[in-house]
Amino acid sequence: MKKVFHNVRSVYIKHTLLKFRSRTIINQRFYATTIKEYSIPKTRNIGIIAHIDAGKTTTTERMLHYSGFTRRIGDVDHGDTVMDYMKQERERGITITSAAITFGWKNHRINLIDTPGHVDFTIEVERSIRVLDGAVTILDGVSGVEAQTQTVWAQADKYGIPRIAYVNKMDRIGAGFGRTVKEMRYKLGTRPLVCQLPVMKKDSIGNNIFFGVVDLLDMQVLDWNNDPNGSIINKISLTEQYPISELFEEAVKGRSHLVEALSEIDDQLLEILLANEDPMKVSVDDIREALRRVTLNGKAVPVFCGASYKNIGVQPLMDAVVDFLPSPLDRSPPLATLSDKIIEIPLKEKEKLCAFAFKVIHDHKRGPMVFIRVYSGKIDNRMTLFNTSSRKRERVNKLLQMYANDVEEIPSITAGNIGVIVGLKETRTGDTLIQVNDSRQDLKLQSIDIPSPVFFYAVEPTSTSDEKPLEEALKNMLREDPSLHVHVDSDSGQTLISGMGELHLEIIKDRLLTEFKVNAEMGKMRISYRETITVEQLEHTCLYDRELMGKKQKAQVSLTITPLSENDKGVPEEVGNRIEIQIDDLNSEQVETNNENSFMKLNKEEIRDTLRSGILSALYRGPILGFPITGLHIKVHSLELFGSESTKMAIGACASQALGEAMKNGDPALLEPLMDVEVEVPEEHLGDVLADLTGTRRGNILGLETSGQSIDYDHSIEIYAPPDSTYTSSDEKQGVVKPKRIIKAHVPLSTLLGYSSSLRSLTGGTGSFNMRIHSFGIMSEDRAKSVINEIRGGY
Ligand SMILES: Nc1nc2c(ncn2[C@@H]2O[C@H](COP(=O)(O)OP(=O)(O)OP(=O)(O)O)[C@@H](O)[C@H]2O)c(=O)[nH]1
Repeated sequence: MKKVFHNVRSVYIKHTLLKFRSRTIINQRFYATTIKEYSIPKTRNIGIIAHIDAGKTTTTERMLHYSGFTRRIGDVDHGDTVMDYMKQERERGITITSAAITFGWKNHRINLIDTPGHVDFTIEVERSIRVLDGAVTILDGVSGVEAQTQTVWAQADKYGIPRIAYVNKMDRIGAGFGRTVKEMRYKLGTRPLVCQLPVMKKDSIGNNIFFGVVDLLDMQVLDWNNDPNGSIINKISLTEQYPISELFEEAVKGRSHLVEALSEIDDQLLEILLANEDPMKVSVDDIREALRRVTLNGKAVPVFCGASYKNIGVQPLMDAVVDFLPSPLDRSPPLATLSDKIIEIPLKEKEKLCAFAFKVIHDHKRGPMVFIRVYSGKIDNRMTLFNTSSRKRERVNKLLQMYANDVEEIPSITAGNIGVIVGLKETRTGDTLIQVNDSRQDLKLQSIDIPSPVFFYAVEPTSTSDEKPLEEALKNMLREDPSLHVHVDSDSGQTLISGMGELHLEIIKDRLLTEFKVNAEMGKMRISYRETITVEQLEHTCLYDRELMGKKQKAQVSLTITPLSENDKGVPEEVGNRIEIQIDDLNSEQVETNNENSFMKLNKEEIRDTLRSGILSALYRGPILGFPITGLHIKVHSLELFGSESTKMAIGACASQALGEAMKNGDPALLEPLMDVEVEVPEEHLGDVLADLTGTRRGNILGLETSGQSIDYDHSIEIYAPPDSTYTSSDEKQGVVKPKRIIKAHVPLSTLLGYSSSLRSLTGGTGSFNMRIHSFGIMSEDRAKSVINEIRGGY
């Protein structure tokens, strides 16, 4: 068996090397090193998360190089990175899809996911964080903590993911390590623990050049200056005399602060400090162990720095991943529901299988590739699995280890690991997979929150022969991207594609035309509105009684609809609604249905699913303009069945009709997306920008802050942030950045189209802004009228 596997590998390696000749060169010997089985404690499943352009891909490419994966470093600006492999990513220099890669470092196996920073691709971050055990947050040393960093930080908080931070771009004029550390405290509400200090020196014309860091644990200067490739690190012990006393003093201060801050939150280190009396006498191992404990329990975040583009600082960051981020065993077991009870899934290879599908991509040659995280048990090649969401059996054709766009066949995926299954046709993102003979057939791991789409356009095949390829391409893209929605408008017959933002939909359009080679025309990009009811409660009973193809179809459904309450808001299911099916008193023995001409009994679970799908189909089409319905709690509280006339079809259609009829009686209203907007502007432009936001843009100002100051954090926790000045023999400062004002507001999305160019002209190019969906707000009557007129005027 082993021999066969070896052969497969050598064929694969040959193929890969041929393919990569023109790209970043992958090291041939690499596969032999990563395939090695590492135990679970020596596994790290980590993500790289940050604001757009902070340097996630640049840093990951260095990690791949230093670990031996690539022989040459890939460069975002040259479009030859391993991680950003999609055509659109290379052309635009941005990450669009999260890429997974496995490499070895210091006898550990690192499964890494590089995530996109742009807000339109937030689902990629969400689904990656859902399956990861730890994350590296990269911060831009010049821009500090930016808006999207706050968003991804909150996503990581939601899943309780331990983090380390890396302040990148320390080579750039205006970089401020201390300032960024302070911002982490008040913008992210965390306790940053400074583990390194940046070190600069003067070049021949007097500019400060960042060349390395001081490691505060080892009290060493790490100098990358002599090797442009960054592979050789010159390590110099820091002593009172060498290299300069000022640096030594700051390092002593930094180390003492680190040990004291750790002993405040870690009793074991407190005891060691009390026994040693002097923070400088506490051993490196003791500090390292304490740092690991406080990172794992989320009490603090170790902070490192570097300039990945200049190949400085990456190897110590990789050491920190191994030293401080959790192995799968360090995390609490994930929760799942089983027969409406919450249970834990213990991480053991000998346990029954439980795996989670977190991503599906469509590969033109291999078909759907399902990315999974195995939480317990093991998946073997050729195994048949049971999908508890689709309730279907599916057979594994191949198991793969991902190397960004390249793969290696593997015989199994064991508990604690991430891998890819080829052969599953029905599995979607968020599904749970178990063994076929497992009795826990309704076991479901906590799924992923799918954000609401806010833009859409109509797509028309150019000719009838393009209809099928378009349908096929959309089906594939829908499986890949849960934040993409496709809906056929029953009035106009048009196919409407909705997504997270203008960039998201632009990429979809681009992929349809170039990757799937579909001849289609796209309509104007429009805002995706929503519909809801404005009455407090609605009750409705619907009798479905029809004859279809010579057979009577009959069922009766009663439901209650109420607007979602604050308590319900955490658990919306589909397009922002909560569906509850209360049919416990139903005697399912009486249910018979005609399935493919033979009578069979439907069990309660199947009836629930049928009712749910009926309601879901009606939720996609509101009564005013056919926009999705949102913000409702829909409770089916009775179902009446009429023997064999109550077929599965009758039950689903009745539920759908019941909701449609009820909505019309509920004073329906139109909702529009309201965005959480943060605009950063120099003080002199504040007035103009505020007037513009509150005027025609109908913005509601929530607050004003000055970058570098904030009020909403706990002042009682002191943090050490080294001065932003350099640690050279002179005390000359780097370029000083003037603080800006930050406006926080809720603004309707419809008024923000083209805002970047307006802001540019209002601020002479000095302003920047960020937005993400906050909620859907009810439109005023006048606004609703004008939207209805505009849309009825035609797409
Ligand atoms: N000066 C300098 N530039 C850097 C550094 N790291 C990254 N860059 C540049 O910053 C830009 C963005 O880098 P990326 O690595 O693509 O950033 P990212 O966070 O992966 O971006 P997205 O995935 O699109 O969000 C590129 O032009 C890089 O060359 C650094 O340490 N110093």
